[in-house]
Amino acid sequence: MGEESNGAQTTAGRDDGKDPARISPVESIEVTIEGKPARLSFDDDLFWLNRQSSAEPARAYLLVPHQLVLHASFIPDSDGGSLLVRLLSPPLTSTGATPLLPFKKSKSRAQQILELQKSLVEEEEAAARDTSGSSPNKLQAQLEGPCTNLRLIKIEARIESPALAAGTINGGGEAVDPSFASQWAAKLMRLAYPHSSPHRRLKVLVNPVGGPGKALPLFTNRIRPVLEAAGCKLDVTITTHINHGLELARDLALDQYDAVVCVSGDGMLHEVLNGFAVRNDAQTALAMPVAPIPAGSGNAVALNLLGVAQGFNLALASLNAIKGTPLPIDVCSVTQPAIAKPKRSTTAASRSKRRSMNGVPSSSSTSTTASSPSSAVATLEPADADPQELTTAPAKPYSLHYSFLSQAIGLMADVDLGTEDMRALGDARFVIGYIGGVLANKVCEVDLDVKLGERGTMNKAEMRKKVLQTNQRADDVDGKVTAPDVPQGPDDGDHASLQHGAVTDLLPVEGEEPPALEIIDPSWPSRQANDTNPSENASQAAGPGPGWYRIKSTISALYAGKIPYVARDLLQFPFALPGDGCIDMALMLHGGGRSGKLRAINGAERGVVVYDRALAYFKVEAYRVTPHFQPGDKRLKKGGLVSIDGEHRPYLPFQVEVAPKLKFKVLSLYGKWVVPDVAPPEDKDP
Ligand SMILES: Nc1ncnc2c1ncn2[C@@H]1O[C@H](COP(=O)(O)OP(=O)(O)OP(=O)(O)O)[C@@H](O)[C@H]1O
Repeated sequence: MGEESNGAQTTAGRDDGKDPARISPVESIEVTIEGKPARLSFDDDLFWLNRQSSAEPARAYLLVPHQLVLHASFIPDSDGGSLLVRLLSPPLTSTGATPLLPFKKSKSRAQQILELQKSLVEEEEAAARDTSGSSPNKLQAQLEGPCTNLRLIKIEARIESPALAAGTINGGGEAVDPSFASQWAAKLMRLAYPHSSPHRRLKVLVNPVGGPGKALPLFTNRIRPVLEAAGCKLDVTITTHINHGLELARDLALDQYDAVVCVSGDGMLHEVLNGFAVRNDAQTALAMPVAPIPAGSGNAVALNLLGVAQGFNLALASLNAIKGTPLPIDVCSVTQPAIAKPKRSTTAASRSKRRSMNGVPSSSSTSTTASSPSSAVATLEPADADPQELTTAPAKPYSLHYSFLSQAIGLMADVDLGTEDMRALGDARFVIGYIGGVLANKVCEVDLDVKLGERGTMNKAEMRKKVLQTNQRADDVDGKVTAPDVPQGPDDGDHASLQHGAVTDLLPVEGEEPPALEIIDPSWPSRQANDTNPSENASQAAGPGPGWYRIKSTISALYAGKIPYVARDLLQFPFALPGDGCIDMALMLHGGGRSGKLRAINGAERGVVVYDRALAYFKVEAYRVTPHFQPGDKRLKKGGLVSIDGEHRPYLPFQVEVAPKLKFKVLSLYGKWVVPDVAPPEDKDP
């Protein structure tokens, strides 16, 4: 690699190691840091810092992909000027455990970077042993910010006038351009923000009681510094009560912000979605992207956006808020029969109360409830100041809420909502709750009607193929979000319209109930299907029609959702896609027995459970659940638990469909859910 001795240079630079014919031009600039010579350089993919005047990336002290550069600027003064670069960097470790990030462009060079960083550490350690020299960690200590893991690095370099005068940005021999340092910084900024504009105006919501209750110190010490280092303008609200997020989203001045950042768990995101969706300008409001920064208990959205290995990485989640692009996720409309407005609980002491619908736990009996979807229901009282009421459908016999994560009834709802009194045990409460549920081995007594429609399928090979294709498309455009599979419907002001009717409508079927449907995956070998469903017949294996069907299998749990990881160790919906217009459904079949349920723990984090015969996994456009028991029935855990996006809802029938006119936009660095491919086990490969 060629090199010049003057302050700035453009050289034919680094061989990328993959394509020998491709040489990236290196743009590098000579500086001093703490009075010592150094050089800052970038090429098409990477930015790096040398502590001598060499621009060799192999000798770089620090080297990161452009995506980790937050800010670059040059401030001239009478003696030259200051060049500021702020970035995030993985820590330099000698263990080889540097958490390299799955940015596409850096992937091909991942090993190279790792080796470079290792060699730098070795060099540093050798220098440390050399007692004659100055302290090797001095520069590092100066540069490090308050973030651990991915650390915030602030480079404050000086450019002295002679170097300025000597510099050329476009290669040797051209006219001296005194503003080359500004141009160098501007060019680095363009590379650092390929798909978005810098300096976002962010509305930040911090939930001080989410998860372990550490959101506020985490925000102050580890998140805010990163957002501010990137030059973002912050407007921060610490939420003070349940539904505060919903109120803020409902009243947000949309033109004053570029994104809403939730330093919280998934519950706050659910509130923001419902706050946007309740507005008259819901479609416009939902164009405002939302970025989760994980500070709750589950943080499933962050896990799916950043990948399970980096899902709780605060600096990376902050980076997503700074430069992610909006990924549209299907929104699900959930209707339930309206209930008489109960008295609100005035104590906020119990978490389950805090998170229940309208302040009343779902187990509370209401004066009247619908015993069947089509029966008359209680009068819905007019909405008062309670903003949660506003997400209902006033004057209609049903309430309407929006969901973008999951819905559950039976064992999985019991595990999620029924173990809140064990919160002190952390994640372990789910395992304890699950084992208890396995031992009890109860049937989830419901009628389940599904509509696969045009987009739904029972074919897992087809689902997997589509996920691979969709994710490949996202990788091909380097994470820039492309249009969803099912585009958003027109904004005709009626965004709350239901395509498949409400839970209180009769299903459009002949006779008393829809025709029966066996869940048969046509991509399974026939022996698997026959083992699971002895009543299988060939014609049904061809797939159901587009209408409503009733699932006759006895189930222990229904879990439906739009996101692959529902928790760090549970990849429940590996084939969920953000915008495919479908809801993924996983039915735990009672016939699988206790052993089937125990098998589900094995490999739950790898998603292979979807191939187990004790589970039925398929995609639908809409579904309806009608519990057989009344809310409060003693046979039900805590009187009956229904979970919508992890929140308590009344134990009443519910119907879910993909809302045709609404998409919830979450910021994403990768333009896809970051999920591993889940191939069938060998013996089940069709
Ligand atoms: N100051 C507050 N006091 C009481 N409740 C609050 C306050 N601020 C927000 N909330 C409520 O806390 C609920 C849960 O918050 P959040 O999602 O952040 O954490 P979590 O439930 O622990 O995490 P996850 O949903 O990922 O499991 C939200 O639904 C919100 O209504």
